Amino acid sequence: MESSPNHSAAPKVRAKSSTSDRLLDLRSSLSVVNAPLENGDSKPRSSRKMGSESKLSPKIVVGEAGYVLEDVPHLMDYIPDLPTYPNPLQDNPAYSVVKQYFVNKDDTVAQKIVVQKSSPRGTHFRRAGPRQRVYFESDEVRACIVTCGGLCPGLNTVIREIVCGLCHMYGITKILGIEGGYRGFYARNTITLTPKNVNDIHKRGGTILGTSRGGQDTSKIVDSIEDRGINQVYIIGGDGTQKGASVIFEEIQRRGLKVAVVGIPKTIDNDIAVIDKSFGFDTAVEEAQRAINAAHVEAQSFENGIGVVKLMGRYSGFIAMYATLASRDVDCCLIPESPFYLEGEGGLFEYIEKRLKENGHMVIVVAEGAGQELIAESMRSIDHKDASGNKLLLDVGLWLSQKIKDHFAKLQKMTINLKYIDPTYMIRAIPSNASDNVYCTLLAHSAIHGAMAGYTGFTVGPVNGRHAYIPLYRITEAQNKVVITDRMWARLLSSTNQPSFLSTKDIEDSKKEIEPPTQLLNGENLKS
Ligand SMILES: Nc1ncnc2c1ncn2[C@@H]1O[C@H](COP(=O)(O)OP(=O)(O)OP(=O)(O)O)[C@@H](O)[C@H]1O
Ligand SMILES: O=P(O)(O)OC[C@H]1O[C@](O)(CO)[C@@H](O)[C@@H]1O
Ligand SMILES: [Mg+2]
Repeated sequence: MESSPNHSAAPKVRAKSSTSDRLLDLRSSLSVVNAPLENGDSKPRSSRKMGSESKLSPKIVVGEAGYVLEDVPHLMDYIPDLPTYPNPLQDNPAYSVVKQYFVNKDDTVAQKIVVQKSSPRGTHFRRAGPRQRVYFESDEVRACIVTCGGLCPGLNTVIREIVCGLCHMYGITKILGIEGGYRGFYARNTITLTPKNVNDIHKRGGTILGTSRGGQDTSKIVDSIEDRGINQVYIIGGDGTQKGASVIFEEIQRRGLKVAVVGIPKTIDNDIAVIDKSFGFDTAVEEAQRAINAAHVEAQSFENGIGVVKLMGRYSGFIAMYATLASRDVDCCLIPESPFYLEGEGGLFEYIEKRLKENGHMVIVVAEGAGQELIAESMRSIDHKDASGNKLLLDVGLWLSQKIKDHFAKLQKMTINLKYIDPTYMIRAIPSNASDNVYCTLLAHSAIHGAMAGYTGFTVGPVNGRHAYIPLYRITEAQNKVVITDRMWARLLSSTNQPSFLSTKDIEDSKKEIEPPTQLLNGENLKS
């Protein structure tokens, strides 16, 4: 791929005024309010939860019967009188067959869909999709794409689909790839992206742009955006990346630039709040089956065989839980959300002995973030962090395997054969499967339509099956976690027959923990 020069002479549009005077285009029965207060606290939600990192106020619109729209920012919020243009899609032969192609500007997606007769209508997000009028002319757009954080199957598909979507739907051809994550904005050259040179990349794992963790200089990033004349920034990454996107958006807004900032949430762990599922997760669950199958074959072939498989999931055990449920060969699944213990009645060792006596072999799946307190107790651990400030984990798979071996060696009544498989990076590095590929296409298209419609400082994703534009703070303020008092975890316990490792008091306590603090946070997917 060619390298393009670092500077271009694209025009910059600056705000004439920075007042937030854009009237929301919703029904007149709706009213715009400041962020609702939580538990009597007088501070707006985003500024309190995100600490000093974000000064953005939520854009809340309230309607009848408890209807709340958590809206996303728009360029017109700080650049009044921007011209609009007819959406070029209306002349696109491929899309002309669609009966009602443009979404109604008032369409919103409900966060909570299980309701009772007297329930308030609750929180909604703006529906994603193409609008009749757009805020950019195709010739004017200079887009860029950056990938940050860890790898995830589907990164290349999202890149491909943004490039092809911009070009084929909107006739946009000036698209740059930023290399090596956030710092690449100012520390590296750019890559010119065209439908031709991204054509096959979805068949490859990783990201053709490269990625990184660790600190970046927001001012320098925005300088680079200005200098290169970029006016649409597509940022693909996890919670850390979306926090970075939020700060970049604020700086762009402060400078009054006509630049749309769009986050596309990525995490193989599926721990992003609000959205139904993150891309790459399906692929990871599917690929994990190969490791579990191998562990099962090994375990089955030896007397008292034990297969231990470690899967990714730093703070949440979704991959482990779904891979276990899908496999049916797993006898025990350990995740960060469900503390476990080794010794004594109801402990893991007792269960392993029982299972080996009953079945002659067993398979254990352990999420990498599980049992970290236990390991820290038994080893003198130091609190190490990576360049982005994420806690570096101790290897639970190795630790657990050794503990099991030591236990049975000490017991002397049973000889075990334990095989430990760590497929974590092999899973993360593969290309996305068919279903994730389609999902990545929808994410990319939603992102493009949102930017073209002038929305900014937002992220995209399906909420109850409908793609929506979600304020960045909703993605960064809480992580999605497996709720161990939920039916899905009960299904898992029932399928493996493993002990819950919980006392009645633990169960009561965890039920209290997930009680949503306010109506506003009462989302089906928010499990913080
Ligand atoms: N609070 C923050 N404010 C601004 N930038 C941040 C913040 N947290 C992380 N970042 C930046 O975002 C980028 C990616 O962050 P991080 O390494 O945490 O990965 P991530 O996006 O959370 O993805 P993963 O799912 O792999 O953890 C890094 O360049 C990091 O500096
Ligand atoms: O080795 P790295 O790049 O720090 O990434 C490991 C982490 O990244 C993740 O895959 C999230 O992207 C976690 O599951 C894992 O703990
Ligand atoms: Mg993260």
